[in-house]
Amino acid sequence: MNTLQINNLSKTYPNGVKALNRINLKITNGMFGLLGANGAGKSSLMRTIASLQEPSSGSITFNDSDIVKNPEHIRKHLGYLPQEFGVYPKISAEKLLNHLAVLKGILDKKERKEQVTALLQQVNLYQHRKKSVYTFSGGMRQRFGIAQALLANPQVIIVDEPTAGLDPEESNRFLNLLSEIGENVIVILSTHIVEDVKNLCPRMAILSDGEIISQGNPTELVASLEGKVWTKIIPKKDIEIYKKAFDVISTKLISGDTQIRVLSNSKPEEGFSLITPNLEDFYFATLFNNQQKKA
Ligand SMILES: Nc1ncnc2c1ncn2[C@@H]1O[C@H](COP(=O)(O)OP(=O)(O)OP(=O)(O)O)[C@@H](O)[C@H]1O
Repeated sequence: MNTLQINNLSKTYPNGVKALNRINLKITNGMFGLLGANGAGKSSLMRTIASLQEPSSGSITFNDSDIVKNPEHIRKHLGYLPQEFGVYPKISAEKLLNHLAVLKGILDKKERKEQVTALLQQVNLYQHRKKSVYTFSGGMRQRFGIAQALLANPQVIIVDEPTAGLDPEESNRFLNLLSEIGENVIVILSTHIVEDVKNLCPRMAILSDGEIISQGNPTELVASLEGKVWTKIIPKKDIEIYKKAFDVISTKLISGDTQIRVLSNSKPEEGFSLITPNLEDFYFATLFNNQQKKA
């Protein structure tokens, strides 16, 4: 079993932005979903775990080895798909993956060839291996990205907002691929898309303003809202009135009218109906409660 242990981790950038504030997390094998809005600090946390930047304080250990003191240890076992992969050189996907394999330390030519071929097949790009990644669609690029992250059998795989910008079909294909990677490694999926976490991750955390505001098993977290989420269709113009009167956690436009979702232990007023909460409700309710606490 692999274990990433994050203790009291904080990161303040030189410009004074406090991107991470006393993060505590224990992550073991399997898929871990890190959910948060833009700017919540997800990439900062991913980059710090990947040892691409040092924390300001706190510690991260990977299988009891301190990654700040000994970054080589995690780097050897890490596969990382960053949010921005940068510019792709105009060489074939196969050549590029082969080159990246050399950088990952797979020096034996035969072994490298075998891994490159197997990975291109696994991510369903083998038939496109002679094409330049430059010409790939967004989904194909992300699948190439996961292939390079899987080089040299990593024990920790970090994927930072991998489905942003993908159409639903490509996104689905990518997530299925991720879930196949196996239960024997740590996979950290950072995303602002609740759906991505719902079906894939047995453990998750919500990050907001650099702080973990909730963590646990998605099904159990959602169950904690059972009997507390109410919905009503209201005229769009009344939104502010309802927001003042009730704990409105989300609003959705439905053919010109607005569906609001409200957090309440009992029926808020006539016209509200109780609904079975989903992970999106839990996410919004957690952000809402956190804001209330801070206000
Ligand atoms: N290198 C940096 N220097 C200064 N500030 C930074 C740096 N990187 C990120 N930040 C700031 O830190 C905060 C967290 O950013 P981060 O990119 O970690 O969030 P995120 O959750 O990944 O958001 P996004 O989904 O938009 O990438 C933001 O306020 C951001 O502007």
